[in-house]
Amino acid sequence: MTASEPKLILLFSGKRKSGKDYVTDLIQKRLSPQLCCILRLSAPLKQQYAQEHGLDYEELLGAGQYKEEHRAEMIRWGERRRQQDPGFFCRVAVCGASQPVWIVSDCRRMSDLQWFWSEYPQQCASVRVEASEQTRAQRGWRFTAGIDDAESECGLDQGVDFDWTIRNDGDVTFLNRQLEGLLSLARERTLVHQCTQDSIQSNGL
Ligand SMILES: Nc1ncnc2c1ncn2[C@@H]1O[C@H](COP(=O)(O)OP(=O)(O)OP(=O)(O)O)[C@@H](O)[C@H]1O
Ligand SMILES: C[C@@](O)(CCOP(=O)(O)O)CC(=O)O
Repeated sequence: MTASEPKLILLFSGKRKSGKDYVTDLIQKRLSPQLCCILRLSAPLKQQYAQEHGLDYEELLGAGQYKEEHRAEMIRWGERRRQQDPGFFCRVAVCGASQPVWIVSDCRRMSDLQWFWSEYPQQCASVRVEASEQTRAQRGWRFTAGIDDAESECGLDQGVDFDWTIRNDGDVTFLNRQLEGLLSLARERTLVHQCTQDSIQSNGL
């Protein structure tokens, strides 16, 4: 069980180098880390994988080449774990999350969305981050068979009616404008939480 029930869960997905981490970091900065945490389904996966294979966990979390060199094997390793228990990484990722807004930055498979929809039917909104292949290539993406044509990258290409779609091709003004709706939704949902925190502070409790 988690420490407290979230008010809003933003389920992010998108192709490699579309900018999921960039966009979710931006939202967290706007909302503050007190109100909003970022949960990565791949974090417990990378942690266990790094431990078992003597790799650098921090490097696997980053956006560099090191992670890409290990991606194909990590995918296979994670898929074996998911076959036994599709919700495994979701359950570990939410453990201890206490903020009212959760951002899940890296949903990849229908089973990821289904787990959250079934555990938190009232709180979820799905968000797709999109960038052109040209933009993604400028950020270091190269098509790799076995990765870019497999479930890890294509599992949510069809069959999801996303609540929000964010284009992230590098225009900051446009990106900020697109985030306004999401930020308003998050602020609305956390209004009660904020008022309670303010009143706790002003009453010196
Ligand atoms: N709007 C943007 N402006 C400037 N740089 C950006 C923007 N979006 C993404 N980037 C940069 O592009 C690179 C890839 O972005 P990011 O790591 O967020 O993508 P991702 O979708 O999380 O990729 P992966 O699936 O490989 O983790 C990073 O170096 C990031 O800083
Ligand atoms: C192994 C894997 O978790 C890597 C994800 O890394 P990232 O979210 O692209 O930083 C992808 C997957 O689970 O299919």
